[in-house]
Amino acid sequence: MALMPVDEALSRVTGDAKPVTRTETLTLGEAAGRVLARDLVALRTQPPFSASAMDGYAVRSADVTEPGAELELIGESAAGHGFEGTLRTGQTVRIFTGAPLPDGADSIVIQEDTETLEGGRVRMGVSAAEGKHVRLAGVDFTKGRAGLAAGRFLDPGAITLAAAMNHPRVEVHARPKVAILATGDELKLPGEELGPGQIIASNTYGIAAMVRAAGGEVIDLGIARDDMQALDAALDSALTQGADVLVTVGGASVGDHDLVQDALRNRGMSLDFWKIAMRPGKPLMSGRLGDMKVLGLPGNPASSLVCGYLFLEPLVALLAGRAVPRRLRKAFLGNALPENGERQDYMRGRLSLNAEGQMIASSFQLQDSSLMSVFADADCLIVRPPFAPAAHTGDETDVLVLSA
Ligand SMILES: Nc1nc2c(c(=O)[nH]1)N[C@H]1C(S)=C(S)[C@@H](COP(=O)(O)OP(=O)(O)OC[C@H]3O[C@@H](n4cnc5c(N)ncnc54)[C@H](O)[C@@H]3O)O[C@H]1N2
Ligand code: MOO
Repeated sequence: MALMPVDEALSRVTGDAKPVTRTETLTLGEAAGRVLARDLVALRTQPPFSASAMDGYAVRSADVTEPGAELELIGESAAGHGFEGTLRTGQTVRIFTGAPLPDGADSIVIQEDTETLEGGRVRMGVSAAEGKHVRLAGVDFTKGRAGLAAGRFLDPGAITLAAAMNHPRVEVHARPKVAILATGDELKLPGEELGPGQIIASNTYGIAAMVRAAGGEVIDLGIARDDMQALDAALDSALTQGADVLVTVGGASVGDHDLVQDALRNRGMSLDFWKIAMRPGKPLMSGRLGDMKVLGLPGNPASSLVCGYLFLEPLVALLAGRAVPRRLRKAFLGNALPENGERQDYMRGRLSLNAEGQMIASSFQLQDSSLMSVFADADCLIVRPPFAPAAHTGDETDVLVLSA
């Protein structure tokens, strides 16, 4: 039977993913990188008064219709200390950036275009147009209007606006909880003593980093041995901690010790798919256990990380209410590649720019899915569609950019 194409697998994993409905109220300092759960209405108007955009002199434009007008200086308006009176014909007020425009004034002449004269008079070296260098009250935002909409990602610009609208705290979507479980008798934690045949459970750390960067909260379930009891206890833990997603790593293939799927089925998981037309990552599994989405990643480090970028990152981003990171770009091959088989291939590679500023993607010689050093050196994945013919240096290709 033909394996499921990557695109179909992706739409099955992410198709019904919606931001988690749990919310929390955070200070602005804590809320950066989160997603607004409700519209945020301005609690004030900005600027609250018409203000000067420059350092100079506030004038009535009708007094300064051509260069050379001489006006009487009657006071000063600074930010935080406005001029109390009203500007009358023939008068001017010294004014600074951000200061309230005095009543009667309708224009600013910047100080570089003026000359102070004897006897408290100022000569305007230019004419003054109505509204010039004036920021009208409410030009930025007005009280009672939604300045930021629900669903907005709180980047530095949005945080700044939320603060300016006078919100010390905001209600945001809770981070989706992603439980991560490494499986395998051979695995130990980093820093532990290794016995014969043992290796370090490494890729779960990369997966956890990916989850956090995509907006998720990690529940670290550690390592489960290859036995049903250990796996069952880990599943219990994921369920009782209210995980939105369970990610298992390893034990996904067809070996006698690949028990993860059996353990999940025993608990009532409905399997959506298992095995897809992808290299690395063929034994990817997707299912659902109650409200918890289950993603079974292969154990090989490159396989789990590639599957993570393709399926887990978009899933977590959508559950967090964020936009899915756009990693797909066009590049030109820096080396020839052989024809491809039935699985869509994601080859580890490096990007560079040629003399014309075009992006060049060159694949590493070694592509085995166990190689963490190669993955760490890679900053892109070169996408080879199923049955792609042999490609030449300079051919255009799709790449997924891994580095920002
Ligand atoms: N007869 C077949 N054998 C295999 C097939 C197949 O179709 N038929 N598929 C191969 C492919 S493709 C992959 S990918 C692997 C995936 O296997 P599993 O998901 O069952 O992974 P494991 O056997 O548990 O581990 C594979 C490899 O990765 C190491 N590992 C496991 N967990 C971790 C971890 N957390 N950190 C670092 N390394 C880990 C493990 O020790 C193994 O070396 O199956 C092929 N076999
Ligand atoms: O798909 Mo496996 O992930 O080729 O190594």
